[in-house]
Amino acid sequence: MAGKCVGLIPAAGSGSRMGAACPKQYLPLLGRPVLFHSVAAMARLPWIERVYVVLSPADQDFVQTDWRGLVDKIVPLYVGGESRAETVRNGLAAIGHDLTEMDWVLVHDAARPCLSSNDLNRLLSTLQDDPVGGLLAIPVADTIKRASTDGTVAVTVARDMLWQAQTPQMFRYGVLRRALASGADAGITDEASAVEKLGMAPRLVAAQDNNFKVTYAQDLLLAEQVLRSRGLLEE
Ligand SMILES: Nc1ccn([C@@H]2O[C@H](COP(=O)(O)OP(=O)(O)OP(=O)(O)O)[C@@H](O)[C@H]2O)c(=O)n1
Ligand SMILES: C[C@](O)(CO)[C@H](O)COP(=O)(O)O
Repeated sequence: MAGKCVGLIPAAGSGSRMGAACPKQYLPLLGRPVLFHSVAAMARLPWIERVYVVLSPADQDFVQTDWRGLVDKIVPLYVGGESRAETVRNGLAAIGHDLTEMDWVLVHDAARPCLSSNDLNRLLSTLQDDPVGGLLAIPVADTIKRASTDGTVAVTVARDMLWQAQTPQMFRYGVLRRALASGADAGITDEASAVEKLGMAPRLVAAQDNNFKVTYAQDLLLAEQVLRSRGLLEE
């Protein structure tokens, strides 16, 4: 496979929808921070050479975390921005000396701690020769409604061919830097949407295992159940 693979984890959010006293990536999950599980999901695979964790410049929790055996593979970057897109853009700029245009960057939310090795390995095997790259995603299973301002249904959205984007989102370093370079981040809520604006078509890779984003308080309980079901025990 041409080019090495690195992870880049945007971890500079405030977690406002979680409503916790600290950013949600540092909330405990089976005795470790949520961020630990998201980083470990990538760092434990031998084909991922390094995992860059993009933090808020004011982050003081990363250094307090016991990274165990992961510490040799992870690199903190205190260049997080006001938006997820800005955080990723800043992170990409900070690692340019390490990468070539053709190296693969897998951007993975700090808030997705349940990413499985199975899904990560399938993402790589599906995309490693792809001319564009792509992302883990799941086909929409529920009926989708668009709301009116008064809280009633405006319209039911046809769900055929609709997918929910997840992460990792895997693109060549050069493509991703160009896609985010403009800073015109309106409507850019994931890396794939920026790449699509270049006129490219990222490939959808169906996730087989639970890989939801921890956004609200109840999501933490579900994440704990998912990880326990995979044999992960409280540390
Ligand atoms: N300025 C930002 C905003 C978000 N993120 C990261 O992007 C991922 C997905 O974003 P989201 O779930 O929205 O996290 P928050 O922005 O922290 O949550 P909220 O929107 O509830 O404040 C998270 O890992 C978050 O840390 C980031 O690195 N920089
Ligand atoms: C990148 C993402 O997780 C794909 O679904 C999602 O767009 C992140 O959105 P958020 O509002 O930054 O959580």
